[in-house]
Amino acid sequence: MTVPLLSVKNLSVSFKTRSGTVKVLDDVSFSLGKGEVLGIVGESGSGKSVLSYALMGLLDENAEIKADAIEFGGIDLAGPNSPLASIRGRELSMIFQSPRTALNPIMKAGRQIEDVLRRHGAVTRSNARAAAIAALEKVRIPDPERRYNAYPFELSGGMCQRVMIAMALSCSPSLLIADEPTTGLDVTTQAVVMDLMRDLVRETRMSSILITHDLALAGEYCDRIVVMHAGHMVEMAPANELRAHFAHPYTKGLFAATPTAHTELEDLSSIPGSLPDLTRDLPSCRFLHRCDRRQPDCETGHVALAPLGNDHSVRCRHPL
Ligand SMILES: Nc1ncnc2c1ncn2[C@@H]1O[C@H](COP(=O)(O)OP(=O)(O)OP(=O)(O)O)[C@@H](O)[C@H]1O
Repeated sequence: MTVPLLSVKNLSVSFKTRSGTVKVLDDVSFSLGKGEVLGIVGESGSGKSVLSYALMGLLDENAEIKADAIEFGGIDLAGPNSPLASIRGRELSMIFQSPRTALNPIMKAGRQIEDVLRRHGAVTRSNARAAAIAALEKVRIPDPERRYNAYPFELSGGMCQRVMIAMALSCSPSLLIADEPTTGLDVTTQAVVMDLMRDLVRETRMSSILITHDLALAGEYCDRIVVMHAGHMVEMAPANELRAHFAHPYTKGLFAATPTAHTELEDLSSIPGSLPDLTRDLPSCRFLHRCDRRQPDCETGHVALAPLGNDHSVRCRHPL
């Protein structure tokens, strides 16, 4: 990889709650190249959304964030003088789950795009409407002039997500984070939305992070995949390499639980056990109690993410 657009080193996030400190992310480090699409995959509760909110600076006030570095385009986002608030939405943009709830229900779709463009000084009052219509056209919304005047309740779920994409891309960001962008959409619309995002990302050479629980979706649309379990990165590899040579027992379990065009229902298996309680003292390997390859030495010392070769790394003392 040439100079990365984003470089995250030793990021950890915990939340202070009444029932104790929830240690959600620990020792998260990765880089993202220009034009690269990185998938972050893991089951519900593994910390994917917290990671994206941490990068966007959108975590709740009870969050405590520590990082050796979060560098974006050569700018330090982790330090006390972070310019994150001023570049969010312009250089760094995000698409959230459930587009219908993310949009303002009482504002016309086109006006919501105009608002984003004007907030970031990308247009003047007189050309804002034309720019918003052009943004709707870019995300292939038919009859964009008419759709400009539609309220979210008048649009289908897929159409609302396209409006969200139009808003996110309207200021030509360098990095797009898409958090489960197709949740709640039917499979056909899911494919249309994903293909649209892929085309736009390629056209603009924008970097993107796709957050999903769906390993097959990540395999299809991402260059590289990070597998997360209970706030740890347990494996990271190029998508093809991961599919052919997964090394962490959790990744193996995720593949076995992921349907493909050729799997029968009885071929699918679930991963035993559940995520550990993140308020307790945690072992260095947070997968320990669910793992059928566990050995006595897995319980001692620090298990770090270690290189396996081919841009592939794994956090496991006894990889496959
Ligand atoms: N504000 C908060 N206070 C306390 N705990 C939180 C807070 N926000 C998130 N968490 C906890 O962080 C953990 C990770 O949550 P997160 O939403 O990142 O998971 P996820 O992998 O994105 O799951 P999903 O796919 O369901 O969205 C969960 O245990 C969650 O309860």
